[in-house]
Amino acid sequence: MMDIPHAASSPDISYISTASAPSLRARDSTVSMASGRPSYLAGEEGGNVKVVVRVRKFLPRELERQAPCLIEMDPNTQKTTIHPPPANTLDANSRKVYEEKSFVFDKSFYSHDESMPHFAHQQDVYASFGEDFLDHNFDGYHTCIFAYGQTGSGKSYTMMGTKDQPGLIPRTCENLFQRIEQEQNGNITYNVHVSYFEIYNEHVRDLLTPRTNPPTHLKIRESKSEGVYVQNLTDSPVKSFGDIQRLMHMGDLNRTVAATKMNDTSSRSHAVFTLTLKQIQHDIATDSTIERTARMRLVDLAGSERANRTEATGQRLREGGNINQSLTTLGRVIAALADPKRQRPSARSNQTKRRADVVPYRDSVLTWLLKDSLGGNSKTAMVACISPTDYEETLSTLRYADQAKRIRTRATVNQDAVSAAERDAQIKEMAETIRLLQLSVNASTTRKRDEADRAGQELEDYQRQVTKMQRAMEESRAVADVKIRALNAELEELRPINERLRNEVASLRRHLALAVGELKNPIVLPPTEEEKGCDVETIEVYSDEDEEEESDDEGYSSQHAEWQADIEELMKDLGMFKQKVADDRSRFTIPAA
Ligand SMILES: Nc1ncnc2c1ncn2[C@@H]1O[C@H](COP(=O)(O)OP(=O)(O)OP(=O)(O)O)[C@@H](O)[C@H]1O
Repeated sequence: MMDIPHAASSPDISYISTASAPSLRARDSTVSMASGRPSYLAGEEGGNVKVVVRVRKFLPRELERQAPCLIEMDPNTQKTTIHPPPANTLDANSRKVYEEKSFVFDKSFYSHDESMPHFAHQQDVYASFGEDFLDHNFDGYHTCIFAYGQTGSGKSYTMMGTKDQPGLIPRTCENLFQRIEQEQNGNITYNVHVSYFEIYNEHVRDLLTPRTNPPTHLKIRESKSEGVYVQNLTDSPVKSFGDIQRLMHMGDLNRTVAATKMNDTSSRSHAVFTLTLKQIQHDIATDSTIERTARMRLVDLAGSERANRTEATGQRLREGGNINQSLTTLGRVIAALADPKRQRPSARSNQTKRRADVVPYRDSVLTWLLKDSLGGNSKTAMVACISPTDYEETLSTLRYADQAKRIRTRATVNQDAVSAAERDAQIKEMAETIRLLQLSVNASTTRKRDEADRAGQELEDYQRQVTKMQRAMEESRAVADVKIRALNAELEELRPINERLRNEVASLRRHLALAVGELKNPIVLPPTEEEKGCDVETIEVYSDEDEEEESDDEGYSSQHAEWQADIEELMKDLGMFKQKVADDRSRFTIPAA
């Protein structure tokens, strides 16, 4: 169990709803939701479960007994090797065989000795694949990351971490809101919901509601539209990382832990933390919305060791049995999914179909709830946590992880395009369903007792419909906000263009006024010498007086040249004005006078 900082802010309302969001099939997923990320075409993206392994530091008790480190990791090949324990540490009478074994994983995180250059910190683990998984969520894919390993191997440390060393869950949540904030002013609206439950002794308990005595166990249900879900599970809307921290803290306090021989704060349950991210993008031009819904499941499994290893008795032993039931079933599910015959696409015979049908999801609550994450519509990663000292348990975890590498899932972009009219119609239809259910619920109170079950069922349906309706209204409001934002943005864009046009019109008016004035009072030019038609003979008589006259003449001719130049300039201007007027006429189609 980890200590998570308490946040001050709190979510205003908590809806009681489902853990699973429905998978919306894409009708048009070519629209890129957020800038900078590629848009994906609709359809399946088959891929193997990503499997990483992480070895932790020595615990104080291991240091005390000077336990040897049996694990070696090669950062270049991602190979993890387990060495047999030194002979002097083995029971001489034991017939067990210890051999060196190597496995290659997508990543081998060496978090054992900090002095080694390939030491992996919490940030390295997140940066290596946590970030990618968040990218997948923004692209509309469901994801699941689950930590597997024996008690005390570092599952909670990897998933939740500590206050100073936060793990994958808090880092994912923080990064999620950082990204949302970066795109806050865009035309996308983001809705985030959080649920947190544990599976303890094959019962589901809501970790976001106060504990009750006797404990309240939630039912698991399956529907065509929503798949497998936990009925009446709290699904809280969150607006900030602080909101999530507060919920994580509350959930962790509610989680079932106990001291076992192998871990002082051993998680005795499987904890499932689920974030649902809904992105709504509104297209002003078509008045339609594109919705993407992605679910992130972050699962911290209970310790996988055999019960006798923890020297458990009574309650702990029963827990151990139930933990093992879930984990044994998980093992069988993984084995069935990893079966190479199941993977061959050509082998889609009846036999293969039957094989697919017999994946024993329903044999445990854990596998039933993780059905989609394990073999369906999800991108999934398994973090196998191992102790540096325990040969048998570590080898068993490595084998488990090695098998999981072969599982293929078929993730789909969960996107839907909804027109404004369709959205209105959906809300109307929901309102009608609610009205009918309300009538039915009211009538059922007067019915006989044996119908109580049906009445209860109807009441639940009614509550679910009301929640759905609330969500739809909330989304409609969000779409309206987006529309307002988009219109405001357009208005801001148009403002400078409008200003420019105003200035242009004003200057055209001035030109027009000048040109009209010019047309009304044309400038009359004095006739030139040639125009006068004079044939004057120039007599060149030179005298002293002439000298004076010459200078007068010179003055006159330079003045004349100046005057001529002015006139020519004016004529040019006039030509320009006339041209302008002609242009204006053709532009504004002023009828010819
Ligand atoms: N990589 C690591 N670096 C430092 N300390 C670690 C690391 N991994 C685990 N630890 C420490 O080891 C102890 C056991 O780890 P943790 O509680 O995460 O194990 P667990 O697998 O979740 O056990 P359980 O199944 O019993 O809940 C804790 O004190 C934890 O802080």
